Amino acid sequence: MRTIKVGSRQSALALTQTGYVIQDLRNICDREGLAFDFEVHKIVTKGDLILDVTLSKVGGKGLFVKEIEQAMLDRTIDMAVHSMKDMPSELPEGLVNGAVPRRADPRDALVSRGGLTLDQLPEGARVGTSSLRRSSQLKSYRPDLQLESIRGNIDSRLRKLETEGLDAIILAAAGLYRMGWEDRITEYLSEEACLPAVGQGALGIECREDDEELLHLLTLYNDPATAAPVMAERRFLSVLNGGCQVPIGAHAVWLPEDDSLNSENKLQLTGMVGMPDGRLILKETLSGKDPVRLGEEVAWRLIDRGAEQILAEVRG
Ligand SMILES: NCc1[nH]cc(CCC(=O)O)c1CC(=O)O
Repeated sequence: MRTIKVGSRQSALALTQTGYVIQDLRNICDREGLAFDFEVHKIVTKGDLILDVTLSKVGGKGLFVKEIEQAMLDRTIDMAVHSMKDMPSELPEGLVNGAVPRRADPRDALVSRGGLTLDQLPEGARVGTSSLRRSSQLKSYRPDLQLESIRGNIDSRLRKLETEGLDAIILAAAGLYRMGWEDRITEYLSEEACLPAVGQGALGIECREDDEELLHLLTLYNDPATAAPVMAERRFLSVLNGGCQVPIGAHAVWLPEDDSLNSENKLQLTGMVGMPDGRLILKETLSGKDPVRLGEEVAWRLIDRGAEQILAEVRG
């Protein structure tokens, strides 16, 4: 019996997600007669130590995964569960994404005081988020809103709704669901109001590329119906070079099959790039069968319309 060492950040969300994945993997092992056990190893990352600075100022998302990836390469741990949206587009040499399990709700959610919806918030209401993607789109939708930066894990952000006197905060619905806090959601934001982050709601399971036993198990856990749309979104992001925190969103879905003879399932991808103050939001939707090409085509359309100038300004 092999014990798989699963690295996890210490945040409540990371530990909860890791726990769900281990439970799913145990079920697969029972069903398939595979002899694996699992144990969790907690790892403190740089991102966890500097929760008071805006992410874009300290070097972006990679901060949460670097130490975990090093531990995998060092064989201190064997695998790690990431939120797809925190996973950098390029994995280090020697590591692979072994599975993308079935996606949870990809939408952003409004958590407001008094149960008001986005449209019902009073003139000039203070809304907390530190994601440029969310603030850019909300500013565009409701220019009167005052977007305020809040960082921290979802538990501390929910507390800040009370302690900082905010009217509302925006969080990923998936995180609230996984924590069992979905009753805090006042409204699911439509894609028109707020297109989600690339990969939002999906998880990725990273392991060493030479760990064949584990990769075999992870193949059984992979959900191709999730992996393809997430691939399209991530290809879109990497063409736009969206590694660091920039106002970029994307969401891909499967279109219902049509009745034509040579019908194959098609994906539909919407991508957006916005100015941080919301004055300009570029959005494109295309459909296609190949997720990689689809991601590239939506990105190129936005580049034709000036996406790179917007992003250069944000990064500059
Ligand atoms: N950036 C942090 C983060 N990474 C993943 C989730 C939620 C779960 C998910 O999107 O899969 C969150 C919290 C949030 O944005 O509200």
